[in-house]
Amino acid sequence: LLCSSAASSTLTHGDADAPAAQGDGVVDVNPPRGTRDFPPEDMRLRTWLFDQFREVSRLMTFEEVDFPVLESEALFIRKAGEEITQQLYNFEDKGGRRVVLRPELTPSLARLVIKQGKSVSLPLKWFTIGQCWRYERMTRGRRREHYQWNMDIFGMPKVRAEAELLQAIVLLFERLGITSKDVGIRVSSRKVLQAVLNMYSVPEHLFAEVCVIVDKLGKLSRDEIERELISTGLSSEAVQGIIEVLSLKSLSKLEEVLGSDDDAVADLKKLFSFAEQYGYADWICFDASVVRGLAYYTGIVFEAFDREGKLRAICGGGRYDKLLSTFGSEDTPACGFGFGDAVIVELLKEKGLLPDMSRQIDDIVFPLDEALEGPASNIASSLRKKGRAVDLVEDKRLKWVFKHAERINASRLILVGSSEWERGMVRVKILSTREEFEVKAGELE
Ligand SMILES: Nc1ccc(Br)nc1
Repeated sequence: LLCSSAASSTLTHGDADAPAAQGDGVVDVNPPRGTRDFPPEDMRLRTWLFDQFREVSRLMTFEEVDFPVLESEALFIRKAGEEITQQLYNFEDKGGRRVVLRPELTPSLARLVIKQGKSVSLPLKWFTIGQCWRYERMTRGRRREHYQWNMDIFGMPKVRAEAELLQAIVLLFERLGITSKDVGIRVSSRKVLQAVLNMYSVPEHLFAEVCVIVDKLGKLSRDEIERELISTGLSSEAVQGIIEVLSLKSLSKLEEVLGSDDDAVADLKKLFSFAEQYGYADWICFDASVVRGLAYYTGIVFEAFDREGKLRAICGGGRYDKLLSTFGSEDTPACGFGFGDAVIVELLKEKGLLPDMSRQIDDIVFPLDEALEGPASNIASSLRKKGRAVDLVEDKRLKWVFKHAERINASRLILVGSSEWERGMVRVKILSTREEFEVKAGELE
């Protein structure tokens, strides 16, 4: 096939199709601000991490789904003042449609569940790994994209769903070599805040907005939080009541305040009892201040944190039983989490747990002279068909080939030389033991 498009021409200064060159005529080779390239070594690390995400999803029998990075803006219009909706990477497309680069994955998951309608049997357990975007003024120099692993369960109303999701998170951490001494998972329920707001007869429509403000506890000063809460119309008694209850760190204290028959207390006691049975009780702790920053959570919420307190939340999630009705559909109980690709890598670096990401291949096939390029092709091809990863090298000096073999951690070097080839043989060098021997070309495997 001939390369026909102008895009196949090399980018040179003055080329009509070349993007506007900068000053000295060279296109900016950096990716757009706030975004990352993944050259091979970085891509091997990312692939390794995503493989761990996928393996845990398999163990939990979640099915993989995917959807476009581009979504209708309507899916993310929420009025609770979340940072995520104030930083939408939104624009109007050439058809005049309001679209976004999705900032999170849960609304897309919900959209797909609604679209699948009665054709899916509940409960359903889906996972996805996808790039998410935000448009933040670069003043803070933060990234504008990251990849998130999301696990969501639809149609499981009881805290079994939360217990399953927490096991998935702990399985992932353990696979990476992280222990409960390195990381904890704070668990609470938005029903705690709901109970407090009810005590002060705070109208239902303020719930999401109050949650978003309270989520900033620990990031903003207490005065700032109080000011923002008062600005929603809450009385100062309600504000003090909220801050008092949300500072509770013990479930028994919470039970004293809310009573044993309170929904939040019952849910949390059940979840902590499950945790003992699953074997991850030492990973989780009750912390009433956890509310998470997304407006749509309605029940249990949780977030993983590094116990040294150096990093931002590693992952987080919770129950969102009323999201589907905000899209005009019938509500289905739902629960899920998002696990980003950035903080976890920072944690692995901190703990010296980054895996060895160097290349590894099986064979290098090298014809010792040009006349043997054909046989070398045949040998490489048959080895590849037998499942060997083969690098076919030519036009190089032997000294370079040995260096290359070391650089890419080849297991074997297969030299195709004329004297051996005349006898139907090739020379094999096992690079780990330096062992060297001849093999019949047809018997190589
Ligand atoms: N929601 C969101 C999207 C992209 C990044 Br980076 N962080 C958060």
